[in-house]
Amino acid sequence: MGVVALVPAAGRGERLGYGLPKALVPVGGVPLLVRAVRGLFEAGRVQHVVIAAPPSDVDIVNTVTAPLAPAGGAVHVLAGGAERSDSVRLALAYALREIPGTTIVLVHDAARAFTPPHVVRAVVEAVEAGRPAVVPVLPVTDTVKQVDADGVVVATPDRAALRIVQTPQGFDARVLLRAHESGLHATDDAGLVERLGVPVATVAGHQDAMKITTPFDLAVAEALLVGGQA
Ligand SMILES: Nc1ccn([C@@H]2O[C@H](COP(=O)(O)OP(=O)(O)OP(=O)(O)O)[C@@H](O)[C@H]2O)c(=O)n1
Ligand SMILES: C[C@](O)(CO)[C@H](O)COP(=O)(O)O
Repeated sequence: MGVVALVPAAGRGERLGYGLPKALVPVGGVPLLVRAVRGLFEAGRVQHVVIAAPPSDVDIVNTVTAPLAPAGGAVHVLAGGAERSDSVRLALAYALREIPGTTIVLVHDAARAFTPPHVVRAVVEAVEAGRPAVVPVLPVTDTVKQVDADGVVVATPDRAALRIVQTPQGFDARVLLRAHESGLHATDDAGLVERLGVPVATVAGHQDAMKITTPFDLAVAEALLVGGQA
């Protein structure tokens, strides 16, 4: 079956504040986006990757990612949109139009650059087994509070029923298309699929798939790399 990975990478990285689009920020000398795309191909289940790049950086993204594709595969780069959901929508439309046989789609943040290949495989295998939508998750280890507009606690949800959600998220391509046809925004793609009433399954995520958002996250990634754990 044709597995295509969409990589939203068009964010500015405002919270990181590095002075470069986040996808191009190096960790151990290698841009986050290069690490993320390399991890997808290393899983051995993805032939094509479609990257939504910062509009001003399409050429440089092309240059640094094109050599990563395996024989018979390719990296495709296009300009991303204003919001993450827009970038995914543009990449999905490209894949369905230009890559014949696209039946399973992964959506993977460039910012989750250290996701282990076995997590990618677990997501693909669950979709292949018939799940229309699959997300990798971790248990919540902190106690979580719900607060009102004044910051006053109104509830303490049972954390046993909560999960932290990562990427890649995997979908039957037709389901993801229907979800994105709404034109709505959500913080993740599964959130749009849930609104269709389609069940979203979970598989085990991994701590290394952390999203690099802040300078602290970047420092953690550098430290893990030096320590040989990433
Ligand atoms: N218009 C956008 C915004 C985000 N993304 C991508 O979506 C992923 C998750 O977004 P996030 O980590 O929040 O990245 P940024 O939007 O760059 O972060 P910030 O909000 O700090 O600017 C990233 O790989 C980012 O590049 C995207 O493709 N298009
Ligand atoms: C898709 C995601 O990485 C799942 O955890 C996350 O929701 C992206 O959120 P962001 O606000 O765009 O960083």
